[in-house]
Amino acid sequence: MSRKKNLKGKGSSKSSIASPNKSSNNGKSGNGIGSVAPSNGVVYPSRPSVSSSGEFYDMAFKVMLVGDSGVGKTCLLVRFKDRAFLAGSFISTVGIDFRNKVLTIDMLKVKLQIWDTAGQERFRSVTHAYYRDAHALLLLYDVTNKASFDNIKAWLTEIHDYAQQDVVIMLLGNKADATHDRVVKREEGESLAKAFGVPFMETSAKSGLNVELAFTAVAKELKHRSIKEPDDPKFQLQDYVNKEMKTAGCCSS
Ligand SMILES: Nc1nc2c(ncn2[C@@H]2O[C@H](COP(=O)(O)OP(=O)(O)OP(=O)(O)O)[C@@H](O)[C@H]2O)c(=O)[nH]1
Ligand SMILES: [Mg+2]
Repeated sequence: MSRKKNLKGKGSSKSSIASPNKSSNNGKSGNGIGSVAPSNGVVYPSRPSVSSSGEFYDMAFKVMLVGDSGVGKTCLLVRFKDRAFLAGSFISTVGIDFRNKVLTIDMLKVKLQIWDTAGQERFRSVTHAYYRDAHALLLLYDVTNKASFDNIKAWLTEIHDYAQQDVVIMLLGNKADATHDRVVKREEGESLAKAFGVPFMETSAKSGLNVELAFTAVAKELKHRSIKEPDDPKFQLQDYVNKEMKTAGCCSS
């Protein structure tokens, strides 16, 4: 079994603007999520690769976090990657940045390269360049900010214009912990998601609510799309999420 070292990319420092085609593998095209991501994301299940942290993985996918400035994209990623919450003053992301995390999904190592984009309008043209390589998009709004919810339709139009047609999209209502400041009901998020045919759940980067689940669900969907055994039933992302989901107020992680 040959083993390849092909992905040395590590999340660049905050406020970096990475090149969409070179940052993931130091410019070398290869089996991973290189210059143009393979449409199904599979590296080669029989030939694991090794990530920058030294972890082997069987397949790799690009996931992008998008949504208005301040909805909690960076905090969601930090919660998922480091199990920590960035409390204190809000430092808006400049450009785009990424972090890698390897998950075990049904006995396979699935590497997610997670791109944290800047929500501010002035960086929109930078992020557009990254959409086409994304296998999945986590689209966030803030349940305490009605404008961020109202802007979801515009974000979906943007995704439609720039992303691959078969990109996996999941809508996340973040800051579900902030019960006193909430202005968007959970049901409103659910019906918007239903109207657009995308899976939905509420999350909290602060408490950790459903954060792991959001990324795991997307990784499972991508893995199922990549490796279809003839007898495998179709993976239903929303059903999986509904089964696993914890609702705000009930649990902390
Ligand atoms: N209560 C609460 N606050 C949160 C949560 N997630 C993020 N925040 C706060 O919201 C603010 C914005 O969070 P960021 O993660 O930086 O927002 P962002 O979407 O990355 O913003 P841009 O980088 O400008 O696009 C910060 O002050 C966070 O502490 C959450 O789940 N609950
Ligand atoms: Mg940010």
